[in-house]
Amino acid sequence: MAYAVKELFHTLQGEGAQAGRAAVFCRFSGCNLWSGREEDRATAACTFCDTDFIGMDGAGGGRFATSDDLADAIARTWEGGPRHRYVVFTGGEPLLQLDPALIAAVHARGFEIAVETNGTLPAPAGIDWICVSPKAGNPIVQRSGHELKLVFPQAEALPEAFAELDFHHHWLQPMDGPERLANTAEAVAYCRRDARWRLSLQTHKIIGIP
Ligand SMILES: C[S@@+](CC[C@H](N)C(=O)[O-])C[C@H]1O[C@@H](n2cnc3c(N)ncnc32)[C@H](O)[C@@H]1O
Ligand SMILES: Nc1nc2[nH]cc(C(=O)O)c2c(=O)[nH]1
Ligand code: SF4
Ligand SMILES: [Mg+2]
Repeated sequence: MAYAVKELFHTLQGEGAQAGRAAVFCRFSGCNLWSGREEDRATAACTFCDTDFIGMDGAGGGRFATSDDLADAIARTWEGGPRHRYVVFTGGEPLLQLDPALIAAVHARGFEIAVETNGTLPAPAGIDWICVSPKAGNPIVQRSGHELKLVFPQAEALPEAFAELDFHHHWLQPMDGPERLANTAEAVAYCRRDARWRLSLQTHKIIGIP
């Protein structure tokens, strides 16, 4: 199968339990919850997205004809030396495209594999780190994993609904946008009164890296 990739870049994971870790980000094009066009945002199934995932025109982006082609490009993008290789598949919604062939090809090049998903599609076997970030009104199909990262607040997605799902870590990540400061204060207050939840900051935005 061919893969449509918006961009490939080497940075530090900014969010969640792996924050600070060097990683190649493979951002796939397209999402099942929003077209990515601003004129559709208000009526989309996910309305607060902070990401441009349309097309294949970003750095390192393009259409890759085979899993080996994309895995080779990911390996060329890695700048972190021979060990602890790490790739984060994101998007857009990566589970529209991440398949067993690509998982095998990237593993064969020595990478641990992480995924950032909205949880509406089942994850294929073999992913080493699954982060599910639920979106209000969209049923969660992928109900287990390593971390659950809830963008907060979402009126129709209260933390109580997710706190007991089968994840090792539960994060509240303040919604970025015009209300970011107020959302951060609210997330802090929530984590103070319910210790099942921890605060996830988007540290890459704070320090100005991709
Ligand atoms: C752009 S999404 C792509 C992966 C996948 N579609 C998803 O939603 O999880 C990557 C991460 O950014 C989070 N995110 C998106 N918009 C955000 C915002 N405005 N503020 C904080 N986090 C946001 C998502 O919830 C997700 O955890
Ligand atoms: N540094 C950095 N960390 C991230 N963690 C999740 C991201 C995403 O957009 O999926 C992201 C991102 O875009 N950049
Ligand atoms: S599901 Fe993820 S990629 Fe899709 S619109 Fe929402 S935050 Fe953006
Ligand atoms: Mg991002």
